[in-house]
Amino acid sequence: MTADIIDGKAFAATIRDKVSGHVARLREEHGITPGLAVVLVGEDPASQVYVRSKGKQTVEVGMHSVEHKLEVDTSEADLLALIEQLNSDPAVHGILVQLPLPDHLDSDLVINSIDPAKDVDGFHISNVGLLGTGQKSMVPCTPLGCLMMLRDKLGSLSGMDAVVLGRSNIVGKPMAQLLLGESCTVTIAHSRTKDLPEVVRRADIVVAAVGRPEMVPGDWIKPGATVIDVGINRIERDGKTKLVGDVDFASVQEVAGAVTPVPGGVGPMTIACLLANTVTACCRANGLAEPEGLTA
Ligand SMILES: Nc1nc(=O)c2c([nH]1)NC[C@@H]1CN(c3ccc(C(=O)N[C@@H](CCC(=O)O)C(=O)O)cc3)C=[N+]21
Repeated sequence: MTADIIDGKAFAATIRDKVSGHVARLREEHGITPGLAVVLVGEDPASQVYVRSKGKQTVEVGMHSVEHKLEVDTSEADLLALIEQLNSDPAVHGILVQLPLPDHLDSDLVINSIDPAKDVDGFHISNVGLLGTGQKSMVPCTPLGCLMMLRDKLGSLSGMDAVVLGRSNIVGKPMAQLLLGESCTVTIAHSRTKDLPEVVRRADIVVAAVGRPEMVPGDWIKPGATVIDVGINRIERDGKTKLVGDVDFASVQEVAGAVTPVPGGVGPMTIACLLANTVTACCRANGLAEPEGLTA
């Protein structure tokens, strides 16, 4: 069996088209332009690349884009003051503080100072609690993108066995909550899990988010399972840098029913969902109906 490849890049383009449509409608019918503010502290080269592509795509779908680039030694007070200013800016509907932050800044404190209604990353404790209790919230972009791809591929996920590899606050935990919300039987596995291969072999759905290059081989995968690879690992191979996921694509592809590639899988969906969340936040802020096809 050769797995279907789930084309996240193409899927992300369809999400952006929907976002563009909603943005145009908001402007024409209500005179509103959704706005996204991205805050970057320091000059991490990888972060700069992501922030640039977020800004570019924000403008491409017709939204208002604000970028704040702060010095690496910015004080916590200055960062909190900027967030306060963005919280009260009516032209800004979404705020994203690029992570990780430099060590001298308390990222929990910073994230929790964002207005939960503008927290398009879905990392504020209020949004975490709302998601965990099945209430309307802002849903973290990467898990939301994974869920959209799973639903598109499988239809109903009800009753399926799902294994989430990784227990981070940004991917593993919210992903598990979303899958539970779809009535999957969910296992969260991690570095201390016993008999990891056996646990993964039970899964109809595997979401790999551990950050270890090519850790999951094909013989851990149940034949026909759907595999979502969240990993983005830069490695050296044959003297070149290469981007690989957390699954060994070559061997997994021989066993799985469907698998996402890296690059071109979860990554582009993450950015598309950030734009989607910004439109959602804008609609909610203005008491308008939820945008169709863009929420969990
Ligand atoms: N507050 C916050 N929210 C984030 O969502 C966030 C963050 N901080 N910090 C950094 C990570 C990383 N991240 C990526 C998004 C898209 C790609 C992406 O589109 N990747 C391309 C490849 C890009 C390349 O070639 O390097 C792909 O997978 O096809 C990757 C990584 C969002 N992050």
